[in-house]
Amino acid sequence: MTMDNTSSLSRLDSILASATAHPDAGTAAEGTNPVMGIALRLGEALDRKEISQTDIVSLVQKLRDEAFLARARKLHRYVGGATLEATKEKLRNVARAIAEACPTGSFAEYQARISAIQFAAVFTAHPTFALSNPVYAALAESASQAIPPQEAPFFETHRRAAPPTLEEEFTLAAQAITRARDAMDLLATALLEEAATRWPQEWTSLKPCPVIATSWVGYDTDGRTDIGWWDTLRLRLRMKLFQLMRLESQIMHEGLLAPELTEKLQRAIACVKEQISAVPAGPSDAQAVAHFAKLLVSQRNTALTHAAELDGLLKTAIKSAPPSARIPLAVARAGFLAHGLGLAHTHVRLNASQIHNFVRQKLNLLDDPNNPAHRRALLNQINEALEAVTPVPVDFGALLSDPSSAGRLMMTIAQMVKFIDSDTPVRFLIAETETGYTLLSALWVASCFGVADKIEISPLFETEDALMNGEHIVEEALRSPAWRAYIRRIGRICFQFGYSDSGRYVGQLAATYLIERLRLRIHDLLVRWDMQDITVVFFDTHGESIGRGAHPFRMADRLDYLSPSHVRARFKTTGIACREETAFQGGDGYLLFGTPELAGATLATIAENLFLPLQQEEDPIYDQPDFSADFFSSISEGMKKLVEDPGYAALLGAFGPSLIDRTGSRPPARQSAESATHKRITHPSQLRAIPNNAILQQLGWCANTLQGLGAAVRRHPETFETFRTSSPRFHRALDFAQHGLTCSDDKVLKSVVCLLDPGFWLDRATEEKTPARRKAFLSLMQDLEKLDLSAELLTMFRRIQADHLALREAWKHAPRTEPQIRLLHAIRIMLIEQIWLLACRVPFFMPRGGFNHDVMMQHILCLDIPAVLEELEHIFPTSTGPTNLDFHEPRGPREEGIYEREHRDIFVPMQQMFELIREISVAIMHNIGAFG
Ligand SMILES: C=C(OP(=O)(O)O)C(=O)O
Repeated sequence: MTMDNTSSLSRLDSILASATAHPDAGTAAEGTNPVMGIALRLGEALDRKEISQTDIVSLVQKLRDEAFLARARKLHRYVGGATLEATKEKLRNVARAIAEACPTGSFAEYQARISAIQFAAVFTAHPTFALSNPVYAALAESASQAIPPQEAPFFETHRRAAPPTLEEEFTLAAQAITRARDAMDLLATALLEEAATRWPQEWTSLKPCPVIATSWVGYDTDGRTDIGWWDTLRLRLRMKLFQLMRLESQIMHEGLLAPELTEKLQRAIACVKEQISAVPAGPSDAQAVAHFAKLLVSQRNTALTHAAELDGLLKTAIKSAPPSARIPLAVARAGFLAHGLGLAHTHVRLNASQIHNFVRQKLNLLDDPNNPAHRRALLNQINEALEAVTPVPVDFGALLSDPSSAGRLMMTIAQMVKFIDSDTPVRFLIAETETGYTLLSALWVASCFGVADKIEISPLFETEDALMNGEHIVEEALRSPAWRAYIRRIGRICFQFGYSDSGRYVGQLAATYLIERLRLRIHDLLVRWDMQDITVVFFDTHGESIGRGAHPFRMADRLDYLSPSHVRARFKTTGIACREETAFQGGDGYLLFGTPELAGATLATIAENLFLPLQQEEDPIYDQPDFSADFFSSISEGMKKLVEDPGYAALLGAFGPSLIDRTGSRPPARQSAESATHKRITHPSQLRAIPNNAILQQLGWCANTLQGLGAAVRRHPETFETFRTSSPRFHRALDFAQHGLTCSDDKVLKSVVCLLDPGFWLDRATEEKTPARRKAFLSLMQDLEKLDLSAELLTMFRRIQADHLALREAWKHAPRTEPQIRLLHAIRIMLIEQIWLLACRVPFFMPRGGFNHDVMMQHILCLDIPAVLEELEHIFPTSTGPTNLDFHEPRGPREEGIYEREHRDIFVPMQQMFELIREISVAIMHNIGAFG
């Protein structure tokens, strides 16, 4: 009997209420686990039809929408409120403070302070595009209101219909970058207005550019093989087009008559449009490539390759403009010159192994660079090669014929430099750098293709080895005269730190410590090598969330966290200039630039961080380096042991990957021969950091933020408590754990482990009165035995639980999971149970291809539901073909509605429950504030 709507809702309420009132009550199968308790009671009520699937859907939507609203409020607070007036006021204060801090109040000092790039906002397409575009837009809109709304806009689902393509990611990035550029213009306006009142004669010569935008969308090819050089060039040309069009519209907006400037711009725009439409679709059509080459070469001058070519005309335009248009034009000029011929600067990336492969081939260097025993010989050889290298010409024919990723990427840069923008340096990031040999090899490749002085080679330190030994890597490179000469010529030395990868191997808190230590060691190295006149660029790639390195509570804290005042002070003492770069990653990161209000507020926070005097320079944590070293190495030890624990890979690889949608065009595993052959992961390194962390969040345990903390705290309970309250640096790091604990729940993790434990199903079978259900429980038990994860999972759980207990013992008021997060997990556990029970009702079928009952159950236990349903659709078809045709005989009975019952009672509900499982994932993401 189906109950009416009111009584089913009150039944639902009473289950939820009893779960809260008696959190520890339960049957033997439930144990004392309230999460499992709610899940089982909900499941029973659903079975008895006391509640309906529609009730569950409504409950999930309600919880999801509440989480959406909370996320909008958090975003609003994160940037410190979001009104344009407040932003402008903050920026005016920043400009005034800069002018007042110039010791003799001279124009030259002011100019010097605002003319160097000090910060870059780097827009990356990390796959965190978890929400549909309208939901992201609604979130940003809600967060931008002076008072965020009380009611969430209704969307049937918050999920995307499909993962974004590279093209869509590029569009979203370009929109976010445009808003970032508008916000940078607000900063430039404030700086120029301040200067105009103080130095009315001189201000027009200023080109303020303390903050710039950079992008790697379309240019990051680390671990992915789907981006061709033609894609990179097409997207880079589009960035050029946006930049030219931006300048054109800024000039038009001021109603300026500058015919020569406008004409030059319009001719360049027309050329670039033509070039974009001629970009080949791939390498196979050599004629198309040759045609594209012809356009690039013949239109090189008209399409412009130096932004500075327009500077003379821009200056004249500013001078002859009416007073009200002069500042807006000066702002447009500053933004244009700072960014060169692109809406944003360009970062490309590839993996260290790709550089090694290229050099091994070309120079016949056969030793393994990762083997320290071969290192010295290899370093000598590459240094000799660097002395002898002479550039070869690059044309599209060479690009077409090169089979190596490194060769193609370097030649693509050579073409960018020749035909798109000859002045703006291109950052060349090398993932997983673990030796100085990699840097010298990259320099050799760049020299070979004639672009050494146009690129900024940067190691990415992200592996444990690199974090521990980073300074040796840098020193190996600095010992090379060719490397030192290169650094001096370009005037910069660049580093990238990957917070997400570092954090998942050594723990997020320990990674922070190791990265800070490495920054200080790099400083000391530069002093030792007498390179204080070189600008250091530190680029932090970090996700938006707790487990990937962006501070969870405030933008201002995020900047202090990434660039600690202690390190800044050290650089200031020796006069080494330091530029910070920070990633805004994928859908989640673009939210901070999701509306003009949010972009303005984000930018104002960056400007305040750069220019307002540091509030607090003293921090007691630095007086006890032994404590820090020991505390963070305990965390790192704990996390490393967990990473090597087979139960951890089992946890990540069981049904975790099925809980999340694919959230970007980048594959969830680094593309390589090895990743192609493994079905279920056997080590976390087979996943990339974002899915790794997203799965942990969905399983209710942010291990990469929490593991090892208990052991560390147990070793230093008193010092921990002292620094927790007295050290801003330590406190900021603990904020990650604080947030991690509000969305981690050992009872949820235990429920997941239980679900995968055959013993749990045996217990349930023992208690069960109904024969059909008992049979289903027993059959699930047998299928789980075959999956064979349970013993390892239980060991891993004990490791996590023991560490967690130690943490709770020492940190009495450590936060606990929010009840609504726990409830979402409980509903999902119930849905998983229901799906598994439905699977037990699939009738016998003959194997089809390799798909038989056993295979089906293994897939279902891993929640690979879409693939299973696709197979079952073939095995149990619903229609049998064109039955209304005339077959020239008396009509026989038609098997209509064949397998309808299976579809109605098993497959359709299974599909709906699976969709709901993923909707819950979005609701959990809203609660956490990010994906991954
Ligand atoms: C650099 C990183 O990201 P990824 O390598 O996943 O792009 C990181 O943050 O670790």
